[in-house]
Amino acid sequence: MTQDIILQTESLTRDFNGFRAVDSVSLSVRRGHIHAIIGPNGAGKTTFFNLLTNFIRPSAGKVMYEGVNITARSSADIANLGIVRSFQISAVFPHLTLLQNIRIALQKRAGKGLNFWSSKRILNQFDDQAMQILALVRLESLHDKLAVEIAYGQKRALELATTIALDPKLVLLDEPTQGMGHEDVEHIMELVRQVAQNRTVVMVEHNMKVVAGISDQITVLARGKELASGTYSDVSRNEAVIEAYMGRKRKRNIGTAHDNA
Ligand SMILES: Nc1ncnc2c1ncn2[C@@H]1O[C@H](COP(=O)(O)OP(=O)(O)OP(=O)(O)O)[C@@H](O)[C@H]1O
Repeated sequence: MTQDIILQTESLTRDFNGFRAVDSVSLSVRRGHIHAIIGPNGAGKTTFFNLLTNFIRPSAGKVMYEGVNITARSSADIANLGIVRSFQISAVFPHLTLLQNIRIALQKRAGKGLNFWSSKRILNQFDDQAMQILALVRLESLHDKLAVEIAYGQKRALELATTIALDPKLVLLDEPTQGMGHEDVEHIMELVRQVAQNRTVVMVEHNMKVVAGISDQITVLARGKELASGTYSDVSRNEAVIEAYMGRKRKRNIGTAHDNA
């Protein structure tokens, strides 16, 4: 493995009762890249993502992170190695304030664990830094609101802020713009770019505008297999990719600015 590759899968495979949902996928993610996993419905994207963090076990194949085989590691172990998965396993506590949420993530990163009973003095040490992170995601003015009280798009921004506070090396994002209106999509794109500064992001995303706008590298899955990898301009012109998306051969892009693939 070269130094440049932070995450690699080797012939990663997952069967469900004889049905091969992920079929021998060998993928390399370069350090510092935003790497998108796309593909038509049922292509195996979510299953592949779940295999990366051992959320589900592979039937065959390996996941290598920083040259270390993490295939059978526990989720806690994987998190300790610097991989954070946003959204699906949410790090947000709904009945704590935004500030408290970020403070807990900072506390966790500082190695103090999730101790709700820490003294006020200790917790306050993290306040300035937490406010800076909230400002970064434009939630500063809502710092004393409970997470449960804020709007959906704001919650997603809070989740990304929590991820920034944990300062992982590799961030896995599961459909960061899912269910969002146009304005929130723009904001989340900007935030994903921010999250990706000095770190690597792997994301599953359906919105082609987002994929085209922020990905350095794209892997297209179809029927569990890797169909193509490359830049947006590479994969959007790939005949096999067009066929997988359109269901037949047509000279057309895989998506336009407003399409959800
Ligand atoms: N737990 C499971 N048991 C049986 N089959 C499953 C299971 N999970 C996924 N599958 C099947 O594996 C295939 C891939 O599913 P997966 O959810 O990974 O695709 P996807 O690309 O994420 O799809 P979508 O874009 O619709 O979310 C599908 O045919 C699905 O029905």
